[in-house]
Amino acid sequence: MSKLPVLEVFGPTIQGEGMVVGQKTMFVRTAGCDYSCSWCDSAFTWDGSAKDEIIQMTPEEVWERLNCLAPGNFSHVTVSGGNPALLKNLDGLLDIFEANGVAAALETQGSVWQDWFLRIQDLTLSPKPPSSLMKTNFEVLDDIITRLMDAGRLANMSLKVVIFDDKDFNYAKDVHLRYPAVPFYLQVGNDDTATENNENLTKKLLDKYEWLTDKTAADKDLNNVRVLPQLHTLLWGNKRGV
Ligand SMILES: C[S@@+](CC[C@H](N)C(=O)[O-])C[C@H]1O[C@@H](n2cnc3c(N)ncnc32)[C@H](O)[C@@H]1O
Ligand SMILES: Nc1nc2[nH]cc(C(=O)O)c2c(=O)[nH]1
Ligand code: SF4
Ligand SMILES: [Mg+2]
Repeated sequence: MSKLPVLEVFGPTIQGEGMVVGQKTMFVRTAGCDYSCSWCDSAFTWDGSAKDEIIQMTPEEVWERLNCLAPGNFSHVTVSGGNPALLKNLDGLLDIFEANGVAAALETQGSVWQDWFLRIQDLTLSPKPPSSLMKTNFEVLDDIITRLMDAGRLANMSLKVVIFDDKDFNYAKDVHLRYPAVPFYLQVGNDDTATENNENLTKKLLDKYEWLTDKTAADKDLNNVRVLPQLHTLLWGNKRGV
């Protein structure tokens, strides 16, 4: 039985980002990432700082943990990371969700394809802009998006780009123009992922949300997009497990 490297199971909370923002959901956060974004708000999943917290769990154990945390109190689970797309086999967990009427969402950067993507109800692809210092492999991203679209999954997918500066904004625009049919989200970047001063952080993030909204509103290439903050960060700051 294939085990999953799990770092966090938490919820119920709300999905704070993207295509199903506000959706009540549980989270399963896996360890390991093929990227190392300069501003990653979940760097503990890949930088070694939480390596002692990684638990190898069977799908049944993950299901048990979810039900222990929230018995009868969820119908939606978001799998994030790290990059959960590094896991070759998520089918065991998806089988259990399906058998129990639970919808699955996924957060990934779009650097790796897995066949089980076709079983995800809310699939977010979040390619990384220049400020991350990562480089998008557009051949891979083209392939992922083509496979999903060929399988009729447009209603189950979205692109979400995090924006810190003008260069990121232009990158986001390029991505949207490359895949105009895919629902597109611009997300405010949090450049202070360590602070515990929530009042200060909220003010900064709302100022940036206004900046990003104004820029998007003024841009004729971005008529059919959505601009969002990270709602969970506005509510709870940089706290883990919410
Ligand atoms: C932690 S990542 C995990 C999933 C996957 N590795 C990815 O990046 O899509 C989840 C989401 O958080 C976003 N994110 C990470 N750090 C952020 C930050 N400092 N500000 C805003 N969004 C951030 C990522 O872009 C991604 O959309
Ligand atoms: N509430 C909440 N919403 C989220 N959306 C994406 C998250 C993530 O870290 O992948 C996340 C998270 O960690 N918490
Ligand atoms: S791809 Fe996601 S988890 Fe990996 S470093 Fe970037 S933001 Fe963090
Ligand atoms: Mg997060």
